[in-house]
This record gives sequence, structure tokens and C-alpha cells, in this order.
Amino acid sequence: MKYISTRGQAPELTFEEAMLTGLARDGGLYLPAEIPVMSFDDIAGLAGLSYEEVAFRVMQPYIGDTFTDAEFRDIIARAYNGFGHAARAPLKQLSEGQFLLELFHGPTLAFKDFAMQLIGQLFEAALSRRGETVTIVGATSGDTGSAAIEAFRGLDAVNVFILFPHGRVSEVQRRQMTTPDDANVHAIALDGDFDDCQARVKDMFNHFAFRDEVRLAGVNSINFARVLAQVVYYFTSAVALGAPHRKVSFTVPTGNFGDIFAGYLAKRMGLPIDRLVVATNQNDILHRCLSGQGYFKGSTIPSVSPSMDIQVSSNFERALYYAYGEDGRAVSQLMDELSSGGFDVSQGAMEALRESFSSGRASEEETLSTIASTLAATGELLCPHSAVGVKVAEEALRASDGAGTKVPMITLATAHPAKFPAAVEEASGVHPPLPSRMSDLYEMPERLSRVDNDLAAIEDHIKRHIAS
Ligand SMILES: Cc1ncc(COP(=O)(O)O)c(C=O)c1O
Ligand SMILES: N[C@@H](CCOP(=O)(O)O)C(=O)O
Repeated sequence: MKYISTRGQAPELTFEEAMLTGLARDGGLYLPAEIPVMSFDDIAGLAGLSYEEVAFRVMQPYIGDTFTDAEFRDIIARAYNGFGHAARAPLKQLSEGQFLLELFHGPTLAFKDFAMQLIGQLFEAALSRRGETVTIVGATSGDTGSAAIEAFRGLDAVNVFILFPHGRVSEVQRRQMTTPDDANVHAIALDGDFDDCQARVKDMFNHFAFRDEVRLAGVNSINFARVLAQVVYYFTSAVALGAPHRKVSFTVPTGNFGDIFAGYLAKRMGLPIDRLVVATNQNDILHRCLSGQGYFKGSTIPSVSPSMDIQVSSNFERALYYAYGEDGRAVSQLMDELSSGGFDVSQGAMEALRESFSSGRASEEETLSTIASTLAATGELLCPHSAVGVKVAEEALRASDGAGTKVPMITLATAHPAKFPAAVEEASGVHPPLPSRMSDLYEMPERLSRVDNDLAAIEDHIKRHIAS
């Protein structure tokens, strides 16, 4: 399997090269040259298998001969061994036709663990085989950073630097990043928002002298391996509800578009997905775009679902690549226009996007009231991000009932409520406790650096702190 850039001007790479490379050298994002397809029987055969076996069957065609089957199975087993639920991603019924996919049973209590625990193992195996070391620099609005630090802490071949927006992540998220005392992990608080953090990471990838000097690698969803690992739970959940014999829809709390893009890949692989519903908070650039208003950046407004406080949605570029008929030049031009504010999506591309995606938005009040109403109706305590999803899913279900369709809707519950105790308690009156294994999180000393939102200052900081 070869990997190509969304902007069409970077060398084609193998899976392993794309995983270790991060951003393509033309500024684009890597994608498989062809999306593997699973037959009806292949998908039917997933019923009743363990999460790990489904993960192997879904991902193996993408990784080709990077690892032997035995090595890859072993990597997958180690990745999910530390999850706190035997099903890894349990599915719960909220009401008739409405389901919740709990993706927060990993070590840092967010869906990011599904991919990060896997790529921690993949990086370790690939780097030790090559005898190489890398410097991972990541941007986070809270969850990617904690998951990355957890997955890579203590590894000799990797130094990790995570940029997070100062004062804009929850206390639990911050502490998950600042309390690990391993010498190879570094939390950096940046003055700015998540979009600034992500822009600086991409700047570093586009600064080839720095990139090559530190052997830069990325674990944001820039990295295709991150997205790939997230494809798996679309299969396990859809099959649990009767796919491929029956269609399902998904509503996905969305910020950087990585998770829902994984759903798009699952659909292209043959999973019978009816709708992929993008659920945004008040930072609703994607909802506005899918409603036909173009893709124009506004300023990011802090919300009760801070991990989704994103305006420049990195993986939307991957969706645009397919919507524009795999035309790298067109994508390149759109991304140039985005740097000066935004762009209108062509009519053809809008039609292509709408074949798979629809969207909705939840205000702050709607998010909080959904936490309270879901608790009252079902006993499920949602995190604010998952609440954005459930609110938008309810609307989508009402609309589809009107159209007479009876396709079950699965909403992705992307984080544990205990990561956002203040908002959850405000909404429901219930203080969600952290799992007992994390009960000392508030007592442990923190270690972080404040760095200006300035490329040269960040690069200098990283070079000075790379553990020898
Ligand atoms: C808890 C939570 N929910 C939803 C999202 C949005 O996911 P994505 O950025 O893949 O759209 C994020 C951040 O990525 C998150 O941390
Ligand atoms: N919400 C994310 C933002 C980064 O997204 P990624 O999927 O590209 O890593 C976070 O929690 O950091």
C-alpha cells in the first residue's frame, strides 16, 4: 500500500514511512492511494470477534507487510491490554434507535487512547527495528496531549513535546500532561488557542532545517495511523447492531475532523453507514460549511467542550481531497485561500460532501441541558463533548423519523465526564469522580513551561530540552 499527499506534490511513502513522517513535505496530509474494501461476507464475519481481532482485520490491509501478522497481532494486544473495559468500546442503548459508543475506557479517559496506545506500540517497534530516534511535537486542546504523553512516556527512542493553549484545557487534562515525571515528555503552555498550537506544529514541519535536525514526527491526526486506528470502532459498533445486514448512522462530536473522517473511511471500506453527522459546539465552522456558507475562519470562543474549540479543522482537508475528485492542486489552492481567511466550496464538492455528511450544532445551554436530560432519562452521565453529540443526534433522529427511515443512530461518547467535572457538575449537580487509579492526580507536582506563541522561541525551547 502506498500513501499519497492530499496536495499531490510530496513523495509517495509506505505505511511505516508515512507514520514516521507526519505532515507531507508539500504541507498536505497522507492518505492511502486506494481505500481497501471489505466484502459483505468479510464484514459479516466480524460478528462476535474480540475488539482486537476486528482491529487486526480492519487495519491489516493498510499496513501491508510493515509487520508480520504475528507482530501486528501482538502490537494490537499490547495496545488495548490496559483498557478498563473488556469490550474496549462498549455500546449502550439510550432510547429506541439511539445508542452511545463509550470510547473513554482507555488510560487517559478519552477516545484518543484507541489510536495513541496503538501508535505508541507501532512507533516503538518501527524505531527499534530502524535504530532511530524521533522528536514528536503535538498540538492539543486537551486530550491528544494527555494520550500522547501516556503512550510515549519513558520510551528511549522518543522525545515528546506537547503544545496546549494556556488556560483553555480542563484541570484534569492539564494535570494528565504536567504530572508525568519522565524525562522524555514535556508539556508546553502556549499563549493562544488550539489553532495557534496546531499552526505552530505545522510550521515546524514546514521548516525543513528544524524538521530534519530534530527528526520531527507527529502524533496528531496529521498522522494517518491515528485516523486508521479510529476506523475500527465504527466496525465493532455497527456490526453489533446488525451490519452489514442493516444500515447504521453515526453522530460524532467534531473538532479536527479526525474521528468522523475515520467513519468516512469505514463507509468507503464497505460498512453500510447511512449518515455521518458532524456535531459541533459554538465553534461551528464545519456546521456552517456543511450548511453551504463556505469555510471561513472566525475567532475561537472558549466553550464547556474545550477539546472541540477548533476553527481550522485539519482533517477536513482529507475530506475535501475526495470531494474535489482527488485533485491535489485544487486542495492546495483551497489551503492557500484558507491562510488568508477561508474559501467557498464548489457546488460539486458540496454535493459530494453531503452524500456522506450532515451536521448540527449545540449551543452552550443545549450542551448543559443535554447532560441533565440524558442523566434523568437514561442514567448515563455524559461529558460535554458527548453531550454535543447526543443533542445533535436527537435532532438528526427526529428529522429522519419524519422521512420514515428507521436507521439506528450511534453517538460517539468521546471522553469520560470526570475529565470535565466543573461543567458536568454545573449541568447535573453530580460531581463525576476520577477512577481510583487516578485518585492522586490533584496531589502530584506539575511540570510545564510557558512559551511565547512564536515559532523561533518554540523551536529553541525544543532543541534545548531534547533529552540526550
Ligand atoms: C473529547 C473530545 N471529543 C471530540 C473531539 C473532536 O474530535 P476530532 O478532533 O477528531 O474531530 C476531541 C478532540 O479531538 C475530543 O478531545
Ligand atoms: N481535540 C484534540 C485536538 C487535536 O486533534 P488531533 O486529533 O489532530 O490530535 C485534542 O484533544 O487535543
